[in-house]
Amino acid sequence: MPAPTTAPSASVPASAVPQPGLPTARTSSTGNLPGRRGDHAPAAGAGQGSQTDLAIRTHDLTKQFRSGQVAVSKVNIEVPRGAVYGFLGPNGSGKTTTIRMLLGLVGPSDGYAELLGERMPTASATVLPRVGALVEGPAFHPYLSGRANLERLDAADGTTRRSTRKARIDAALARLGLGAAAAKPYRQYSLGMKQRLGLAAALLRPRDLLILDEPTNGLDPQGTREVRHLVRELADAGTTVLVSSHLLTEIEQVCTHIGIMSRGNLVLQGPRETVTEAHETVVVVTTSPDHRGSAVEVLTGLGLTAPEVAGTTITAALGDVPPERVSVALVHAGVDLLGLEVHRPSLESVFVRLTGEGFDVAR
Ligand SMILES: Nc1ncnc2c1ncn2[C@@H]1O[C@H](COP(=O)(O)OP(=O)(O)OP(=O)(O)O)[C@@H](O)[C@H]1O
Repeated sequence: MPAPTTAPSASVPASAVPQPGLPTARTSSTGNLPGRRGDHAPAAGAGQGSQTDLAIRTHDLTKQFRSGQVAVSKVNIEVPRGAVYGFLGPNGSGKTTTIRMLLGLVGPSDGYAELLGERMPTASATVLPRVGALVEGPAFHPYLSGRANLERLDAADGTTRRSTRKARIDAALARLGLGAAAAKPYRQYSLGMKQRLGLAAALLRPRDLLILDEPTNGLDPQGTREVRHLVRELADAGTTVLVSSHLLTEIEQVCTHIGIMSRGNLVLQGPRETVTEAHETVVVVTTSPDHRGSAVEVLTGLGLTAPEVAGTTITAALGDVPPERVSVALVHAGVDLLGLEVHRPSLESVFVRLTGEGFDVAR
């Protein structure tokens, strides 16, 4: 079950990822939630610490379990401050294990991580209160209501004011649509309700960084939309968010940055708009069977490499050649041009190409 927790972190450089580096990060902003700043003492350590532009940075982070399985292999994550980082990958690709290492819930076999510019676990005491997290693991008392669970957690947080506790908890419950279910015992919660309570707990106090592992797990489409909305709202208020999912379509729209895991490796990372740029745009030419040979000759003559013929279609990487030049050359050579399409790489197609797996887009 999802459990609220606060997290630790670790530090250092860049990515072994074969992709363009991350852009200069926005220096932002502490993560106080709108309308809630006055309810709390300032987040411990806010505005202090390292000047790094990265809210999360790992260096060769590796986890090998006792079974011998390497679940995470030399992963170098870079999450700029202010980003919404979609941490994507199929089931079993190592997302949760990475997140658990980020939060100090499990120790790395090798490498390390920094959260908010601080090496962990050394800086846990100052960093953890600034980090909200939703990860798997036991957390809530099954026989207590959702509200009582939040009260316990809030009371355990030494930095919050008792006098504003009720208002804080009411706001968190309302924000996650749990007002009506607040009095119900946790053990009677559906998976989606448990997920919402985990999010409410993570948002009980202002955060500079939120780490959410599969926050839409168990939610219906409306709940999923609400989580997206919430992530966007938090990011607008300056909170850096790392959100994991095996469902690309669920979070793609809210992400400013993307990291894709495959079999324990971070195979792609970068800003959302440019992350697919390094992958080739292809042209798909449809012609009559008699003209396939001459069409291939024209494409090769233009410098398009290794055109692939399948039936009456020919697919080739465009490279720097403008598509108009392709169509003009084909027509000029007398090729029957029945169709010409340019396929720019979608994130999903890049994912499939890199991992050999498809996203599970159905619930
Ligand atoms: N405690 C453990 N002991 C041994 N192997 C583990 C342990 N925890 C995870 N693994 C293995 O490590 C690999 C990565 O698992 P992980 O949970 O990190 O993947 P994930 O990307 O989060 O998947 P999902 O989307 O299904 O949660 C899997 O093969 C998993 O079986």
